[in-house]
Order: sequence, then C-alpha cells, then structure tokens
Amino acid sequence: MELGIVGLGRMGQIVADRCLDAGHDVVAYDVDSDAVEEVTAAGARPAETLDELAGELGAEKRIWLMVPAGEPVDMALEDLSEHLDGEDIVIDGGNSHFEDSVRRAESTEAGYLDCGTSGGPAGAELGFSLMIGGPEWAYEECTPVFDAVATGPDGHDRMGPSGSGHYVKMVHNGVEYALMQAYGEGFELLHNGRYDLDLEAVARTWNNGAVIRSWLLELCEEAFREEGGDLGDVADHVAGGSTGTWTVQESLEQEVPLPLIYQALAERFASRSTGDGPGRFSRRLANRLRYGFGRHEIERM
Ligand SMILES: NC(=O)C1=CN([C@@H]2O[C@H](COP(=O)(O)OP(=O)(O)OC[C@H]3O[C@@H](n4cnc5c(N)ncnc54)[C@H](O)[C@@H]3O)[C@@H](O)[C@H]2O)C=CC1
Ligand SMILES: O=C(CO)[C@H](O)[C@H](O)COP(=O)(O)O
Repeated sequence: MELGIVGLGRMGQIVADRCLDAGHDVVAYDVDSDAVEEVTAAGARPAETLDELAGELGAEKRIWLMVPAGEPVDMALEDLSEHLDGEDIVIDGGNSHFEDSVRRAESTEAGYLDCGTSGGPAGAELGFSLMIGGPEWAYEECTPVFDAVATGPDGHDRMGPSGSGHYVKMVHNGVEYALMQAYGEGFELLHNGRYDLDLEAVARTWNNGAVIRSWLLELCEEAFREEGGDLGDVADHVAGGSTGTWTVQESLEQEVPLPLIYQALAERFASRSTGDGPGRFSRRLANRLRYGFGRHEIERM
C-alpha cells in the first residue's frame, strides 16, 4: 500500500519504519526537514510540503497524521483539504480529543479514522496497540497498514463510529494514570516503611509471576535499576495531564464515578506546586478548615 505520513517525531518515525519494513511505500512530510531526511534514509520518499505529499500519492490517498493533538491536526487537514475527496482516507494516530475527531470526520470529504495509539517508543520493535473509530470501509481498506504498525492483526480493531477510537484511548490513558499512581503508592510505602528493601529486587520478583506483573511494573524495575532504589535526583513533578483531564470530564458528564483516576490526576497537579512557593491555596484552606470543624492543629509554614 502507499501511505503518506505527516509528522515524523517519536511516534511517526515508528509508523514509517514499520510500514517500510512491511513493504509499503511511504511518502513522508514533517515541518522539521531533519526528520524527513531520517525517514528518507530508511527508504521513504520525501515531501517538502503537504501539497507535494498529496501530489506524490495516487488517486486514492491514504494519509496518516502523527502530529501533536490540537491545532497541528486542524492545520494539516486544512492544507490537505483541496486534495481530498470521498475515496481518500485520513488517519489521525495522535492523542486527539474524541469530540475534535467527530468534528473533523464530519467536515472532511475523506473517510476519517481516529486511531488511538498505545505502546510509545517501545512500539518500534513490538508494534502498537491501535484503537480505531470511523467508517468500516476505511478501516478495512487500511488493514494492511494497521497490521504493519500494530503488533499484528490482534493489535488493532475498529471500536465503532467516528470518535470511538480516541474515546477508548482517552479511557486507556485514565487507566494508565491510576496504575502509575497505584504502583507509586506501593513503592512509596515500601521505601518509607519498616524494612530496608531493594526496590529493584521487589519489582523484579513481582514481575515474575505476581498478580500485579505488568509492563508499567517492568518500567518501575528499570527506573530503580537506572536511578537507584531512592530514585536519585528524579523530581516530584508529574507533567502531562490533558488526556486524564478529558477522562475525568467525561466521567462527570456521564455520572460514572472514577475515584482512582480523579485522584491520580489530582496528584499530578499537586506535584507541580511543591517546592519553594507557598503551595496550593486549596490545601492551605483545607488545613485551616480542619481547625474550623475539628480543632485539629494548624500546620504553619
Ligand atoms: N510519545 C508517546 O509515547 C505517544 C504519543 N502519542 C501521540 O502521538 C502524537 C505524536 O506524538 P510524538 O511523536 O510523541 O510527538 P513528537 O513531538 O515526538 O513528534 C511530533 C512531530 O510532528 C511534527 N509536526 C508538528 N506540527 C506539524 C505540522 N503542522 N505538520 C507536519 N509536522 C508537524 C514535529 O516537527 C514532530 O516531528 C501526539 O498526539 C501524541 O500525544 C500517542 C501515544 C504515545
Ligand atoms: O498516550 C500516551 C501514552 O499512552 C502518551 O505518552 C501521553 O502523553 C500520556 O499522557 P500524559 O502526557 O498526560 O501523561
């Protein structure tokens, strides 16, 4: 199959490499010409603009967007719009909000697939897990590319209509936040608890047969091995948060309580206000309110 790929960063590069390895023809574009050069060296045909990319592709264009969510997706679609018709297919493999994907699917001439992508840079070797929403014909048509980019035929599926792929990926990320929080809490207790433990050994033992073994736990083991059991100079600051925020917003809208995911998201935000400053106003207020309702001692700075 012939595939145009727009966005050749950490993830787009892997999409390109896996498609090339599987024998597909790739036309590649990125605003960063170095990224294009790298994929060209691996066997892709370069494009210097989106117009050129569209011109290089045949009558039935298949284009995979792997750019940051938000404006870059709208910009790419706008620039491509004059080249697209009902026989073309655009796949958005980034972490777009599902409502944006529904809007884009309605406003483009092309068949539009929203594709939640999981696996991160480790997917280069293993392949990704792909959660795809949109028209069935477009999904069927792109199956050879999904087989190549995913772990294999079982690593991708059509979740349902437009938006459902990114919806499932949003929930996946909420689960990711909660799992990270659960492992974090367990290791924090072990680190501060009553035994002097080697946390890398704990993680390794858990990863071998324990109920809670997982890839995230393997990454914990790697972190302790590389940073030391006390995590060395790794800071108390968790970045990101948009996909977890969307998951929480949706849970509130649907009135489906997700306390673990709420808490994991809140912990992230809280981590950003530790340090030299006065800290979060909301928590200072809660401290004072406990005195108000329970005469609990007020902690002072
Ligand atoms: N990094 C990860 O582990 C994962 C990332 N994602 C999602 O995949 C998408 C891409 O992520 P990464 O590859 O990590 O980002 P990245 O920052 O490594 O790469 C993005 C690439 O897009 C290019 N780009 C930006 N605007 C562009 C435009 N208008 N036209 C053409 N190229 C443009 C940049 O130059 C860059 O090479 C994001 O939506 C991200 O949330 C999804 C799953 C995992
Ligand atoms: O989708 C992903 C993993 O599945 C990306 O790594 C994403 O960036 C994770 O979300 P956040 O940046 O909010 O931690």
